[in-house]
Amino acid sequence: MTGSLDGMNETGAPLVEVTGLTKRYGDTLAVDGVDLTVLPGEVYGFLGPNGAGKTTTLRILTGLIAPTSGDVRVLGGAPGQPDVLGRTGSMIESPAFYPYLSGLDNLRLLAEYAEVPRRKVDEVLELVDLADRARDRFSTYSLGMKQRLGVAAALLKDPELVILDEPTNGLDPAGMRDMRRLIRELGSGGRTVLLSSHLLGEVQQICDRVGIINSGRMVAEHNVEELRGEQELVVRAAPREQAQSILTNFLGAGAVHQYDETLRVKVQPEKVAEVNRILVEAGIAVSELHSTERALEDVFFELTSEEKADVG
Ligand SMILES: Nc1ncnc2c1ncn2[C@@H]1O[C@H](COP(=O)(O)OP(=O)(O)OP(=O)(O)O)[C@@H](O)[C@H]1O
Repeated sequence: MTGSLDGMNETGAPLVEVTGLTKRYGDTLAVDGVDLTVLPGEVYGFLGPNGAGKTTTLRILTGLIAPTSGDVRVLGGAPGQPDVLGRTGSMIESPAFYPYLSGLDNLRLLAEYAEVPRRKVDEVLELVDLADRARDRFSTYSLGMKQRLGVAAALLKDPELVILDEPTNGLDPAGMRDMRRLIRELGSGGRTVLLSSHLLGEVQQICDRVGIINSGRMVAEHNVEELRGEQELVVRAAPREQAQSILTNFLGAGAVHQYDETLRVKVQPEKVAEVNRILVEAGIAVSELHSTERALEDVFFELTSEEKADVG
């Protein structure tokens, strides 16, 4: 049933290509030289704290505001061009609907305006799991339902590219879970989704790639797995100082540091058994040894503090 909703790009060309994007509001440099590429079929997370420049960038991509400078291509054209708008669905900030009309009637109005066949309305309501409540007034919807109706509206034109600004913002945990599930579903159907978020765990859960923006500047663009970086080994051993010097000799000074009562060791996975062996052979008591992935959050703060250091 969702087959006709799959917005596939047959050429494999990036759907969004942004180079050197800058937006200035008076003295405020909201977006400062951002480069961004969104590939067909991916769920791309645009991650950054409040005020980082996410909404401004997404507003530019949807043609709502003009950039100060930079090159922006969306679906091969300029943002805001009628053809590009017709192939893009977006939800930027809170979606506006008539409160006294049902979700169904709100969407029917939009469908009429966009010259979309009525059957699409039922299709998208089904997709966002609102079919059961479609005849209730919009004003009776929970925030999560309102947001999902916003996504339904964005999907009406069967767009190739879906742009969602902070789609889970303000939702309760259940609402967040439903919205994330919906976005994953959209992504797995081959549709391309660009969303913004200030939640690291969220992009980790639903995105294929992530671009991190801070103070208007892109600090990294990677796939989520890469961003998590290498694994660290947690080693609890006694005597700790002796263990530390043995491992430092073995792996180099930069690879071993002390953290609380444990040692944190950067090591290739294939050397983990060897780490254990040389400690035990030296008579060290090893009571704990396991690997840990760096949280995306740690990576984020590392990257953004590097960025601050560069600027300062
Ligand atoms: N219309 C405007 N006029 C003046 N300054 C603005 C305007 N819109 C945004 N800004 C400023 O530009 C910067 C980036 O804002 P933007 O809304 O893009 O950030 P954001 O990452 O989306 O954050 P949030 O999640 O809080 O919306 C902020 O300093 C903001 O105050």
